[in-house]
Amino acid sequence: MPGLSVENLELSFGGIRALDQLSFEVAEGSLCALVGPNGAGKSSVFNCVTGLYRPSAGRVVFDGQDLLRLPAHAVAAAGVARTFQNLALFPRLTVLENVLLGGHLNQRSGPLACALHLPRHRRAERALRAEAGEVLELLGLASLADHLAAGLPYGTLKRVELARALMSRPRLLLLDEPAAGLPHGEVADLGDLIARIRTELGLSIVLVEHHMGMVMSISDKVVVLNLGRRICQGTPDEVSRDPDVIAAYLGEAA
Ligand SMILES: Nc1ncnc2c1ncn2[C@@H]1O[C@H](COP(=O)(O)OP(=O)(O)OP(=O)(O)O)[C@@H](O)[C@H]1O
Repeated sequence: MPGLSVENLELSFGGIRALDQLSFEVAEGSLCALVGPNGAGKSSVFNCVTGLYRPSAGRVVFDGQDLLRLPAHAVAAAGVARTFQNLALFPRLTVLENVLLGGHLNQRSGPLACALHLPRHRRAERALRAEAGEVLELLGLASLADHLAAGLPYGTLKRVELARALMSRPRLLLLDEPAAGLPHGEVADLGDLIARIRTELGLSIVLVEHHMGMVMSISDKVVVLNLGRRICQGTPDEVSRDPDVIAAYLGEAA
């Protein structure tokens, strides 16, 4: 059974067909890359999966559940987390505080327990902080826990955002151009980190990324989109040998 099954998605904006009968599957515990030129529909897929966009047709099945039937907040509770193309961190909060925001403290102990600082809430807060400590450790950020996000190098902030996404204990992680804006020398390290997280946490990952070197080195499967349609899919090896893909989309990295 696939971890994620995107089935015949249709999405239009006025006359623009952002997604056109789009289908693909992501095996549980695997890393699938979505690639294609600007405007191909990659972010639209993420926005449909997370409930920000409502496609006019199709299904997005995760763990046997159609995510399109859930409100956006319930998608996160179903085990799906994402990062955004542009950093969405709070610069005046510390690394730890930013990461804690990805947890669900209030959900675990209830708003009343939170407001009254009941023991149940304090226990939940301790557990959450312990969890944040583990995530920071995993991402090599433990020594920066009390550092303000403001002023940290861009590559570090990308890892903080990843850490925050992991705090919701997702089983499916959607990464939207995690390497965008990174200095060239840091791209391979980020790729290694993503691959390690996938293995250590047993996550399914969908990666949208223009850095084809990273895509080809860490993906189990690559789905190539153009104009909202799937034009090719396969292992990195298969996709990189597809003449149309080489000519049109992979260019310099092939
Ligand atoms: N909110 C929106 N309103 C209008 N058109 C949109 C909206 N979101 C996406 N589109 C259009 O849908 C198409 C697919 O866009 P999308 O952002 O999904 O592509 P993409 O592959 O993620 O591109 P990029 O690599 O540039 O991020 C484009 O033609 C885009 O202009």
